[in-house]
Amino acid sequence: MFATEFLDIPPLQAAGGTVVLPGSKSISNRVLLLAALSAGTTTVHDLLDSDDTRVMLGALQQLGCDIVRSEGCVAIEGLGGRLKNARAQLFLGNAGTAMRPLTAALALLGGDFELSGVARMHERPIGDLVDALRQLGCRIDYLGQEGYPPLRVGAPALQPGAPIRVRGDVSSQFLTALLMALPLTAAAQDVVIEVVGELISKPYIEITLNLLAHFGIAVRRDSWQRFTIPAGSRYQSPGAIHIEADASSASYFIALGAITAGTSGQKDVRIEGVGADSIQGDIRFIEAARLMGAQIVSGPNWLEVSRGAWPLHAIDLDCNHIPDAAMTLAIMALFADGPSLLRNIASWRVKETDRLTAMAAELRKLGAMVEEGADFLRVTPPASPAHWRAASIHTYDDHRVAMCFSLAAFNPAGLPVRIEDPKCVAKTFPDYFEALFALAHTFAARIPVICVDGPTASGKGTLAATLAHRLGYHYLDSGALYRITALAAGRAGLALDAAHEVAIAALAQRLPVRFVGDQVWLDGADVTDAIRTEEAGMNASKVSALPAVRTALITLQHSFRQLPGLVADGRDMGTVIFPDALLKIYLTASAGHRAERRYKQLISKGFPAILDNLRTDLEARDARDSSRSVAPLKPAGDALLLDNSDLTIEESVNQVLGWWRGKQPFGTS
Ligand SMILES: Nc1ncnc2c1ncn2[C@@H]1O[C@H](COP(=O)(O)OP(=O)(O)O)[C@@H](O)[C@H]1O
Ligand SMILES: Nc1ccn([C@H]2C[C@H](O)[C@@H](COP(=O)(O)OP(=O)(O)O)O2)c(=O)n1
Repeated sequence: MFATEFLDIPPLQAAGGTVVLPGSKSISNRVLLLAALSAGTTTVHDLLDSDDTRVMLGALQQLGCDIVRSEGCVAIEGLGGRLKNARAQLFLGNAGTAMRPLTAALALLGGDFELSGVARMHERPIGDLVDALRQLGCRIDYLGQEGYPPLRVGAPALQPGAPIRVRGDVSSQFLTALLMALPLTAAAQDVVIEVVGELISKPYIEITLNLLAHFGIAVRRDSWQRFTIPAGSRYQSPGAIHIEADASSASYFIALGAITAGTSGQKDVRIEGVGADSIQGDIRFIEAARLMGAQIVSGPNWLEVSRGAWPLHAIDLDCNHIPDAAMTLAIMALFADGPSLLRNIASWRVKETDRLTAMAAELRKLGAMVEEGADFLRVTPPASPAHWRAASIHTYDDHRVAMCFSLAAFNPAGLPVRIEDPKCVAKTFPDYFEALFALAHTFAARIPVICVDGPTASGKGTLAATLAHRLGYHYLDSGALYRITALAAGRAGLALDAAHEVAIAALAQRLPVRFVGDQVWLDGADVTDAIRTEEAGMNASKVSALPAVRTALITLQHSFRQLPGLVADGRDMGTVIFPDALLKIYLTASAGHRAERRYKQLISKGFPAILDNLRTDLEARDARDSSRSVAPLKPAGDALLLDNSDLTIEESVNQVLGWWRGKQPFGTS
C-alpha cells in the first residue's frame, strides 16, 4: 500500500495482463455479520482485508464472537442470536456497511452500546433506520446531532406485529440493515417491511437477499415495496462461504481495458475473481462500459476487456443501478467523443464524501467542463490534448475518488496525475495502485528518476532511501551491486584486478541477487551484513574501476526504473546510468564529517572501527572513485550540489523534496 502524502502517477501509455481482485466489501461485511448471528461456525474464504472489514471484525470480537484467522480464510463462531457481551463501545470508522447493520442488530438484541465513527461518519444520515427501529420498540438515542451517529443503543421493549416502514430513497443500507437484523424477531410470526418512496440501489438489496438465503433466511419479496421474513426464520451457518471479488473494484480495470491499447505482450486486461454472472449489482457496469465501446468477454469468475471504439462513445445513462461504479464512468467520459450525462446519482451526496461535488471539482482540474446538478453530472472532455491539465487530485478520504482518477494518467497530453492521500484506497482495495502498476506500461523515459550521487558516507543511501519512502518510489542502491559483485568474485577465488576483469564482469552479468525489503540475498544466502563492512566497500571500489564490470551492471540498474518512479544512489547515476533524470543531486560533506558519520554508523552496528583509519580509507576511496577512467565520481553538469555537513537528515530530505516539488507541474499543493 502507498502510505505516502501523495502519489505521482507518471503519464501511462498502455495496459495488459491479469489482475486478481480482492473480495467485495459489501459481501464481506454482510457475511461477517450473518456468520456472527448464526448458529454454527462459518469459514469465510477470500474475505476482503481492508479498513472496513477490520472494523466489522473488531466490533464482532468486542461482542464476544470468536474469530480465528488462518491462511486464506477466517472462521467465525456464530453467537446463535445471543451476544456474549451486551455492553460495548464500538468505533466503526467510516464503514457504513458496519454502522447501519450493527445498529439494527444490536437494537434488536438489546444491551448497552455506543456506536461511533470518524467525523465523516457522523455526517452520514441514519435517521430513517433509527425511526424504523423505534417503531418496533427499539431504544436508540442520538449522542450528537439528531439523525446522525454517534448513537446509544439500549434494551428494547419489542412490540412486533405491524409492518415496519422504512424509507428507501436515501440509502439502501437502511433496508439491508433491517433485512439482516429482523430475522432475530421472526421466531413466532412473519415480519413485514414496507419501503416508503422509490427504493434506490436495488442491486445491493439483491446481494442482501442472496446472502440471507445462504444463511437460511428465505425472504419473500413483493416488487420492491414489501419484504416478508417468514415466521420461524433462523440464521444457520452455511459452513463455508466464498466471497466474490468486488465488482465495483472491477470497474477500474474494465475501464483500463477500454481506454488503453494493449501492451506488446498482452492485448487484454483480464480480471479474475468476478464474472458477468456476479450477484453484485455493480457488475452491470459492464453494460455501461460496452455502451462506451469496451469489448468484454466473460467466463466463470473472470472478465477480459479490450479497447473497442476509440475515442469512447459519449453516453447518457441513468446510473441509479450502479451508483459506485458510475464514478468510473465519469473518468471514462474524459476519453469520449462528446459530453456524457450521468443521471439519477443523488445518492453520491451521502457517500464517503459528497461525491457529486468532489467529482465535479476534480474533473475540472483535469481540464474537463463539468455541470453538476442536484442528481446528475455532465462531463465534457478536454477539447484537445492541449486542454488537459496536470492535476493534484484531492481524494476526500474517498477510496473510489482515488482509484478512478488514477486512470486519468492515460491522458493524451502525456501529463502526470497526482493522487493525494493514496492510502484512502485501503477502505476496499489496499493494493490498488500496485495492481494498476503491474498492468500499466509506459515508456521508461516517462518514469521519473531522482539521482543521488556523491562520495562515501555523504549520506546518499540515507537520503535516497528516505526520498523513495516519502514518494512511494523504488530505490536502487547501486553501490550494493558493486559490493555484491566484489563479494561474489572473492568467493569465486578471483583477485579483484584487471587481470580478472572478464571473469568478474561475467559474474556481474548474471548476478543471482534478490532485494527483499532491507535484505540482500546472493544465491540464496543473506549477505546484507557481509557487504556492509568497510573492506567490502573498498573491494567494491576496486571492481567498480573495471570498465567491463560497469557495462555488465547497466541493464540490471536500468531494470529498477519502474512505475511509479525511482530514486537511485551511487557515483554515476546522474552522469551515466540515468542521464535523463529529472532531478540530480550531488551530495557532499567534509571528509571529517563523513568519517565521523561512518564511525558512528559502524560502531552502532557493532563493527569495530578506528576514526583515523576510516578517514584515510575514505579519502583513498574518493581518490580512486574520482580518478578512474570510466564513469568517475563527479557531479553531472545539471546536478544540484548539496553539502550536508551542517544539515540534519530531515533538513537534507526536505531540501531535496522542495526541489522535487518545484520540478513538478502540479504547483505547491
Ligand atoms: N545529513 C546528515 N547528517 C548527519 N548524519 C547523516 C546525514 N546523512 C546521513 N547521515 C548518517 O551518516 C551515515 C552514513 O550515511 P549513508 O547514507 O550510509 O552514506 P552513503 O550512502 O553516502 O555512504 C549514516 O549513519 C547516516 O545516518
Ligand atoms: N554507481 C556506483 C556506486 C558505487 N560504486 C562503487 C564506488 C564505491 O566506492 C563502491 C561502494 O559504493 P557504495 O555507494 O555502496 O559506498 P558508500 O555507501 O558510499 O560507502 O562502489 C560505483 O562505482 N558506482
